Amino acid sequence: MVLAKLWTLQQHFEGLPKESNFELKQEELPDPKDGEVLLEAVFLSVDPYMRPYSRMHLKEGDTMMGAQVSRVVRSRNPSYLEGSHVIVHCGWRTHFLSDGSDLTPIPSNWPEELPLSLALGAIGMTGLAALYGLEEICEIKAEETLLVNAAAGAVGTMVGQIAKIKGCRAVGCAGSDDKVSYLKELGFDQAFNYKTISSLEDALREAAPQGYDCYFDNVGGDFTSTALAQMKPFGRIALSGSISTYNNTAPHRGPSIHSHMILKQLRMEGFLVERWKHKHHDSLQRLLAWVKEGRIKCREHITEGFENMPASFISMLSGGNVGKAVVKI
Ligand SMILES: NC(=O)C1=CN([C@@H]2O[C@H](COP(=O)(O)OP(=O)(O)OC[C@H]3O[C@@H](n4cnc5c(N)ncnc54)[C@H](OP(=O)(O)O)[C@@H]3O)[C@@H](O)[C@H]2O)C=CC1
Ligand SMILES: CCCCC/C=C\CC(=O)/C=C/C=C/C=C/[C@@H](O)CCCC(=O)O
Repeated sequence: MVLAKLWTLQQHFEGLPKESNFELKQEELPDPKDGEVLLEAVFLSVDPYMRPYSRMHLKEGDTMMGAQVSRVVRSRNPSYLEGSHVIVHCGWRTHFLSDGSDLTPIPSNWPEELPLSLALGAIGMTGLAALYGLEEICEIKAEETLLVNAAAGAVGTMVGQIAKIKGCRAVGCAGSDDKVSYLKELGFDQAFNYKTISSLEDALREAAPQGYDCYFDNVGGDFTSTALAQMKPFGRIALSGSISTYNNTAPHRGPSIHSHMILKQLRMEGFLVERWKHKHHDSLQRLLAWVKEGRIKCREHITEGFENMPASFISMLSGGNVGKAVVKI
């Protein structure tokens, strides 16, 4: 028997989530039966999608959703050895009993020196989102100019670095001067702090006077209305997320798109990373190779302690992270 801790959604979010929206509970788990494994959380992911998805998929009292890297602590399933690590989408909990059908092993060639937390970020869901948005939606080509917002975050840092690997010009914006310095360290050609500029239109034009071929949109809202005006004819826009709207308490108008979409003959398409599940294995190997070769740098924003899951989530939504936000147990 093991005592699992779990965070539940005590009350649906209104605006920016608060600590009082969550409740910490405990649950007794029995010993694993034949075919089952007992998992213990090592790293848990906090992601923006949890904000809109909780409203769509959870009832008050349900365990918060999310993925984690877990260690197999007891196994009665020959496919999973004790001491091995897996990815599991079992929510914000310290322990979980699985029959093995919902587990993804960490790639067998994972280098010992790489932290397993990267399997939630650069070599995991957020790295894949960056790769698919650029390749499948933007169909980005060498020498093109790319714009990405929320650029210093988990997806954005990967978008900019993959664009550079592909021989493109990368422009990124983020919400602090430290984040802008970091983007330059990563090799972004231009970066600016969207919170301190006087005109977004001018900043976008100065960063790329000829305009943008590709726009990887993590932010949505008014930013996107302004960015569309800076697209080149036949530009491509990958709608990854709209984090500027997730905490809205009233319906948001816009972005206003028709004139730019039509007159510049732009292509805009939303995507969810799971669309290319059949490519995940090969794509993760490509991301792993780039990280091993030092062509992609991975910064993580690690918060220690399961009790700090809500604080880490709220901080990430408020811009407190550089790179992937992860909680370490
Ligand atoms: N379509 C898909 O399959 C996937 C989509 N996503 C989307 O990608 C985006 C980035 O996710 P992820 O990289 O995990 O998160 P990040 O690591 O980028 O963290 C979120 C960041 O968003 C920025 N942000 C918060 N509020 C605003 C705002 N009002 N305006 C502009 N920026 C804001 C903050 O950075 P700053 O300091 O710069 O403001 C914050 O650090 C999200 O929209 C998410 O929903 C993610 C994964 C998969
Ligand atoms: C208000 C409009 C909503 C806009 C889009 C919202 C979110 C986009 C986004 O960030 C999507 C991310 C998808 C991630 C998928 C992850 C899966 O691997 C598992 C998710 C389920 C789980 O956590 O258990």
